[in-house]
Amino acid sequence: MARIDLDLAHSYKTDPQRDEDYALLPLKMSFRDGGAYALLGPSGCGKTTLLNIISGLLQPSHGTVSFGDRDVTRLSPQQRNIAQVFQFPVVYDTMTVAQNLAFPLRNRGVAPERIKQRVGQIAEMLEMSGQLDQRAAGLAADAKQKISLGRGLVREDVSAVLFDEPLTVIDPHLKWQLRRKLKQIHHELKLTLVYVTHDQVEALTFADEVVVMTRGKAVQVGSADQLFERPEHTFVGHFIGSPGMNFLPARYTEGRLQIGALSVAVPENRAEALQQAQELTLGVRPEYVAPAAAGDAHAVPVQITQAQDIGTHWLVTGRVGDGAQAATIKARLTPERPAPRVGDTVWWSVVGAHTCFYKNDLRIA
Ligand SMILES: Nc1ncnc2c1ncn2[C@@H]1O[C@H](COP(=O)(O)OP(=O)(O)OP(=O)(O)O)[C@@H](O)[C@H]1O
Repeated sequence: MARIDLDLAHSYKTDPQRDEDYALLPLKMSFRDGGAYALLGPSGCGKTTLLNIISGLLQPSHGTVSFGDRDVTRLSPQQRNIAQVFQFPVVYDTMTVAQNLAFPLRNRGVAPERIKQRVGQIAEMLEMSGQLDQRAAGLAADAKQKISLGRGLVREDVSAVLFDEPLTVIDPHLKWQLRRKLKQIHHELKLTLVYVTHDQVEALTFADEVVVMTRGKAVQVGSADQLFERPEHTFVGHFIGSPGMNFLPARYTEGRLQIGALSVAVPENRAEALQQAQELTLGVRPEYVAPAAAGDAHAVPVQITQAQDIGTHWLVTGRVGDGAQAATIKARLTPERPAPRVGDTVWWSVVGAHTCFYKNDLRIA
């Protein structure tokens, strides 16, 4: 295994001119030896391109890929010693489950005793011990995909195991189990894992660190907690969370924020960073919008436009400000008496310890 360092850009065009010509804009990133990473972002943001560049299926048009202190940019997946698991099962139907799992080891000339031991270990982790002697041909799609996962994980000597949306064919209940299982397997096997997904729940349950991507850019690499609490880019605030972060255009003047015609106070410890910015965007997660007393210095009046009871809490949508300056804001509120009513005007605090401030999409405070 090795630390993976990327310093590259990629365009599928022969003569890229503009940013839009790049599937990956210049990026510099490292994957720790033994870490579990997810590449997360919407369709077309460049996740698969990045994964294929790490594996060696694709060579970057610019820059380098290094494993430890070795430049592997021009090496194939075999030469890089990479294991891969794809969206759809890759298994030999005529072989048994055990033979399928053993295949990558037998190919490398591993001793039969060790193969038996390792296949047994992987099968147990994937809860397939009872199916070892069954032929793969008779198995359902999700059992076959479990074999693919097992084949990806069976070798101990790989530089990394790469997964490209591996749970697509798995039914929702088993998907939930397998996500947890993969995390547990990672702790036991200590392999470097890189996992592509567009599903934030999948990424956040599986990975120690998530690389959030949009339009060919990795905008933040962080733990679930960092991405939730301190999104470094407005895209992260918007993409992570359900619903995502609220954003309100604001202007900073003399210790106060003007949000449309409204004015709220800013704590002194945040003011210094905002002074330079003037025009900025306030970001606050629906979880941190809190009911406040009318006239509270950190709150704004909100007219409620929708209130959904979702069991453990209310998801309430409201409007801040009027006319062209009106903005939508959402809050997750714990069950209250009386219940929020559409049309009512309430005061919600939007400035607190969890509030973030952005200039040109980047966090400044
Ligand atoms: N072989 C190719 N030739 C030309 N353009 C490509 C090729 N593969 C991908 N692209 C383009 O590169 C960009 C990134 O694609 P990529 O498949 O890496 O994104 P992704 O995030 O993995 O998306 P998805 O989740 O839909 O697979 C997209 O604009 C896509 O159209």
